Amino acid sequence: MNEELLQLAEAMPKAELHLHIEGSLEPELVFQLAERNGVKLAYSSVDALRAAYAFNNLQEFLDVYYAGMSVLLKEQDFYDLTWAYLNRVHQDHVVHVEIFFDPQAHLERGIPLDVQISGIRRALEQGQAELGISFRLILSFLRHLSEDSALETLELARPFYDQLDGFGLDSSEQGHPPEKFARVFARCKELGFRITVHAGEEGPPDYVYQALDQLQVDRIDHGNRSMEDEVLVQRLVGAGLTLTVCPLSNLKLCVVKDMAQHPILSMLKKGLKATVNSDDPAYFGGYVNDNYRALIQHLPVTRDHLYQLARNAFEGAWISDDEKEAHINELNRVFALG
Ligand SMILES: Nc1ncnc2[nH]cnc12
Ligand SMILES: [Zn+2]
Repeated sequence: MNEELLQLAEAMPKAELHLHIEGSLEPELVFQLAERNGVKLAYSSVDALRAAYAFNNLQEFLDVYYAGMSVLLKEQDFYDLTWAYLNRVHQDHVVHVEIFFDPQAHLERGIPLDVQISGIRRALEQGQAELGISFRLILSFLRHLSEDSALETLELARPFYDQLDGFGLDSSEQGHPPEKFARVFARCKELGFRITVHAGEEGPPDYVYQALDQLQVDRIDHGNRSMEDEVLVQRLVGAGLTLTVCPLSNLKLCVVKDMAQHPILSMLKKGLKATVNSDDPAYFGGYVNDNYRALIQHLPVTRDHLYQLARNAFEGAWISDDEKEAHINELNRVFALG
């Protein structure tokens, strides 16, 4: 394996644009929070829990993911979760994060929105002050629930609009197309928010078309199956739309058979603005640098690919042009040295 490339991937400044904060809940923290909150777990040890992280598809993962959240009850729990993630990615030279949270999964368990947002944001603000990691917070709707539930959640979030930067759509994709949420996202747009939705992870290219045509998305999360439709690829290229690709997630959820078949380099070759992200790092075997490492190990990644992937993330981030330029200058500096 190419040690030089690995070192460069590790050292380069990075933005992470596709991260579910609940998916960064490591088994050790599950047990710690379960004990603190008196929650009974179905697993006898950290190892037993980790052993359950074997999935054949998205739904098998989601069942474990929603069960894992049962330990998140208090503001401090959401803070601890987010703070652990930020400290972890600080080691990976991540300098900007745009993270999702799934409020409906917590509201269903009786956890108020202000508890969730306040804990997550307290850690994000501390991360900005102490670790120099800037952030955006994205409220993600659960697509297996109804559009009315999403609309209610959007209304419930009204007092917190100034603490949110955008809206997303995640959970079980097949059978829950973007068009199901057309009214919700039209409202989000009216309110002036940016939008990014999971599309083409397991769902067909048509779901990506719907995200573009019916939701007017600003980014696509995953987007892998766009590669099946050349017209769609050209449209995404023409629009310069960022794809937040998640290699280890794709492997663990059997979206790709093995890493050597991952489409990310073909995406770059076609001019798609692909980026590298961890999705749910506690469940999929690694954080951002682990994703880069897996790509370098199994695909003919070059220095130019690394640069393009890192640059795409800064360009696709929901930050000002001046901020993008500052990050890209720093990226250039690291590449000139390395
Ligand atoms: N990879 C993923 N796809 C859809 N919903 C998710 N929620 C958390 N991770 C997800
Ligand atoms: Zn995701």
